Amino acid sequence: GYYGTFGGAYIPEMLYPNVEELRQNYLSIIADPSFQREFRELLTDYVGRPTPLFHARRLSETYNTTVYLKREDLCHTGAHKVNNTIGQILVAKRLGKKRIVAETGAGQHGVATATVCALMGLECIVYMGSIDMERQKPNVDRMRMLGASVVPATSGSQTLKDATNEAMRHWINNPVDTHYVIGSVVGPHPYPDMVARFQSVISEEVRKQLHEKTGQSNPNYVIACVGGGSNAAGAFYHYLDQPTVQLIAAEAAGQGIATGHSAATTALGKPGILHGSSTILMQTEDGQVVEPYSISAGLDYPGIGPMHAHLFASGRGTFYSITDQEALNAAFELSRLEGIIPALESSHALACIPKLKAGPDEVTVICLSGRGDKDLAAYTAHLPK
Ligand SMILES: Cc1ncc(COP(=O)(O)O)c(/C=N/[C@H](C(=O)O)[C@@H](O)C(C)C)c1O
Repeated sequence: GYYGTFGGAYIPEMLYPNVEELRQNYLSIIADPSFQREFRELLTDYVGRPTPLFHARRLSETYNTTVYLKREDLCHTGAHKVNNTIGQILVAKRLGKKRIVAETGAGQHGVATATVCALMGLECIVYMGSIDMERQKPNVDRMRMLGASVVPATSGSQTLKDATNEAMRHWINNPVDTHYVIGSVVGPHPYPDMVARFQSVISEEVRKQLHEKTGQSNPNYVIACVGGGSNAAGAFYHYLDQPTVQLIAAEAAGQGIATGHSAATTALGKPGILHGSSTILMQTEDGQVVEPYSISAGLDYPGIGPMHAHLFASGRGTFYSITDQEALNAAFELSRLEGIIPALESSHALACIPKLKAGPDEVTVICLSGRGDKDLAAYTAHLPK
């Protein structure tokens, strides 16, 4: 499970049996035709796939280029996260697991986990930083409505990395009947590969839809925001081997990369180990994880998936750092140009359009990872005069 020098499984000995069981079985389970049938049927009839590839005409005119939006915000639960939770929980069921534990920051992954657990009749425990529980309260309410128990992570900075630590601790203490559903392309192998495979339905659809609309399967650019990197992994997956397609990743600069309040991992980070994977992360001189900041809980993560660390190190990907204000401006712009309210996370991808300066005959696909309902408090607090 390597992406260049990144990836691997640097896990505590007590986690080894669980991760090894997953590593030994995930590929054969996913390849099983009956798994694929069940997975694809749920994506179609439950998630509502394929999601539209929408030609954003007014946005395109504004920037004198062609922009398509991949509408993952229209997935059931309001974000791409459910593509992964359906896949992982189907795998967990085949491994005989009865309980699901997860971590969440923006709460979208938590909702997507609670949703599929309700659908499949599994117990669901979601760890969430108490700070994130405040700023993404609508999603906490939804998880509880769906029958999940939401456990506040009170250690450390009480945000996502602490929720991840506490979810891993739960898994270590309940190894046999529990599966830990990681919400992004992070963590020890096989998680980054497994999550990327489930999210790859995004670019599988984009290739077909773009061909139907334009005669070309390849755009000039694909843009996606990167917290851990799962919606980006999905949007990039079937273009990784197409060198003419430029892969653009939007990270959260927060208040600015020089302010000490940022989550721009590739700009501020260095290689190290985070949550069981060799990757790039924001760390102090003695290797302690630096507290990140972003207005968006989904990008407020001190690391990045090993796949993206490799895309950065190899130059295959281009990384932009987008500030809170740039993301807010992009959210207002999309809402007023196209009548679509994007999640704060997705707004970081939208904010790359003015920086990219794509040409009039060029085509850009932007992965709109989620809808903005959960962010209305932040949006209304910053409404343009
Ligand atoms: C609407 C939306 N868009 C993008 C992201 C960033 O996650 P990735 O796609 O895995 O980089 C997120 C991340 N949400 C996670 C969550 O809901 O728990 C996040 O906070 C963590 C799993 C990283 C999101 O909610």
